Amino acid sequence: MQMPAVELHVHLEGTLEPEMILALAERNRVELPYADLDDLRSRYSFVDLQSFLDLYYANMAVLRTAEDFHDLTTAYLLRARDAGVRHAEVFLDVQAHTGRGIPAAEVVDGVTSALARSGEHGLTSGLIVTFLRHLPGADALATLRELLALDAPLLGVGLCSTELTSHASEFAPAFDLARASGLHVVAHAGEEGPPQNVVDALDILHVERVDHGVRAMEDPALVARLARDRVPLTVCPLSNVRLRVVDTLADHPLRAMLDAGLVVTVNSDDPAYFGGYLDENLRQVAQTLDLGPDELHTLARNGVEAAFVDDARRAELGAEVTAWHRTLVARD
Ligand SMILES: Nc1ncnc2[nH]cnc12
Ligand SMILES: [Zn+2]
Repeated sequence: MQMPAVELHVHLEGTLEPEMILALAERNRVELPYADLDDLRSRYSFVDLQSFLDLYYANMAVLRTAEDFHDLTTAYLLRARDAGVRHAEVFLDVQAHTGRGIPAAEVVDGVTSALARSGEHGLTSGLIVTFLRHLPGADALATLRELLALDAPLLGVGLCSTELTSHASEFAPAFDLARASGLHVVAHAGEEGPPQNVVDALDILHVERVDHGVRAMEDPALVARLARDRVPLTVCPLSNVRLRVVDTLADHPLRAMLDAGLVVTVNSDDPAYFGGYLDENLRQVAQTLDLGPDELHTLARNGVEAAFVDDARRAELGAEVTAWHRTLVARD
């Protein structure tokens, strides 16, 4: 029986499947530098985060209209539902689109009109706008001001892209405004960057969850702090393998993180690029790291605990997880 899951770390643009890239290129008459689908697929081999980001940003050229963003979002919701996802908090790199001349309102309208219909697909959802860390902090602040002026229905803000070229303090004004505006705050940290980036995300940006955070394991004092404060970490196992954060899935620290008492969740990150949606991430980690019903139960409960939902929805999600775990244990 499929685990009822919460997905807290998925970039909508990372759900842009190769077939959809070609279809949108045709619809929008965008010239692509690929001969065909096989040629495009042959580029999906990465040596690090930046080599992935280069392709990921380039492929966004096919996303031009609100309809494109709507279709992308709906396709994700349907795929997520098939993967067992009951609640999804999706990331959107608004600046990657406004930087290409697409108005923020066009992008956000397309995504939010699709998310508003999540219930028809059997799940709940929320939108987290992720600031791009390779751009100046002032751009993040301006983007947030524009989204607030548009009254965009946001759940929160995040921070992504390369961790290596800027300091968290650059983004403090945007994060301060986000928190003052009642938005939730998260940030990618400790993926390619050192444990200190996780500390900075906590101390400077005051994040409620850390995206990835796997390199926190290099710092025992930080692990103890994250466990004590029950700061959720949205871990993305297949992403970590494809971007060479770990050598193989067998080397992934997920089990060690659980054993250390960290509030770990499993997520897909950019599933169209990394070989699988949430169900595939769960299947492969369970098999490779030999996770049993108790560990899977903990992962499912952690997702419910870490979600930005109200008490009623948290109780519903929790009840689904409890019922699923009972069936799982009864079957064993
Ligand atoms: N894994 C990742 N790390 C940082 N930024 C990203 N943007 C999309 N995927 C990302
Ligand atoms: Zn990510």
